[in-house]
Amino acid sequence: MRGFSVGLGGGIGSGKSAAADRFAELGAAVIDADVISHELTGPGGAAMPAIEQAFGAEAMAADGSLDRAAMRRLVFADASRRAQLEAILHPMIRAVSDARRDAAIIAGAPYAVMVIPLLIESGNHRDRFDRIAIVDCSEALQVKRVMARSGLAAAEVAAILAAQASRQARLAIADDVIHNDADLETLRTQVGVLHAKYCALADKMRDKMRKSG
Ligand SMILES: CC(C)(COP(=O)(O)OP(=O)(O)OC[C@H]1O[C@@H](n2cnc3c(N)ncnc32)[C@H](O)[C@@H]1O)[C@@H](O)C(=O)NCCC(=O)NCCS
Ligand SMILES: Nc1ncnc2c1ncn2[C@@H]1O[C@H](COP(=O)(O)OP(=O)(O)OP(=O)(O)O)[C@@H](O)[C@H]1O
Repeated sequence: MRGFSVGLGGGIGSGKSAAADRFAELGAAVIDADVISHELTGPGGAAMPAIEQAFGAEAMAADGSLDRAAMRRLVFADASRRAQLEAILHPMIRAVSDARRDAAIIAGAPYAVMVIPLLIESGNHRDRFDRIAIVDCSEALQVKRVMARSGLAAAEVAAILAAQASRQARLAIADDVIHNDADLETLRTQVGVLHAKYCALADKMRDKMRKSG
């Protein structure tokens, strides 16, 4: 079971969650890799035994969840430690995302939007998605939004940006671009236009599947 799937990418703070919220309001099934990542690393999360084994007690908060601030400092300063964390988490995130997408389509969702912060970095995106949408804004705005949202220092946000694909690389793989340099209403309007387009494409795909038996 697969169903029409949209990969929704964009750099940190670009507005993926804001766009995803609007897709969800309009009726799309939204599956967010960051949300799944947080579930896997919460208290008793399925990834925690492997993370504790690889990173030791310093990676653990008192309640058994991931010490996110400590891990952030570690992995955005050291690419090999980041690769080690990603090697544990990414296959698990991928398995849970795909299972949720399938469940949503079986339950009757018109199509699925998979929010993937590291869409390019994780590779084989063309095989996984029927359509790739990228939320785009200037890096200056990304930094400003993340600092306002999370209280991170500019240098911390810069370290995360440096670990991500460039704006140009993301735009180069986009079928659709959601421009998020203006206000939230402008973002929501663009999502509305895309929703209509994706519903039509998903209908076409279902027709084709029915005809081919
Ligand atoms: C390092 C961690 C603990 C920091 O936690 P924190 O609560 O500060 O951030 P959170 O998980 O909410 O992620 C916020 C944003 O940071 C960026 N980011 C996170 N991990 C990475 C990464 N490995 N490489 C580049 N950017 C990343 C993304 O834009 C993401 O949307 C956490 O990001 C993590 O576990 N990362 C590894 C898993 C991963 O790759 N997640 C992102 C894709 S699902
Ligand atoms: N057009 C906009 N105008 C004003 N604020 C915005 C706009 N778009 C997003 N924001 C705000 O900027 C912050 C980052 O947006 P959002 O969380 O949607 O980004 P994201 O791409 O999901 O980030 P991350 O990669 O960190 O998960 C949020 O606080 C959000 O409310």
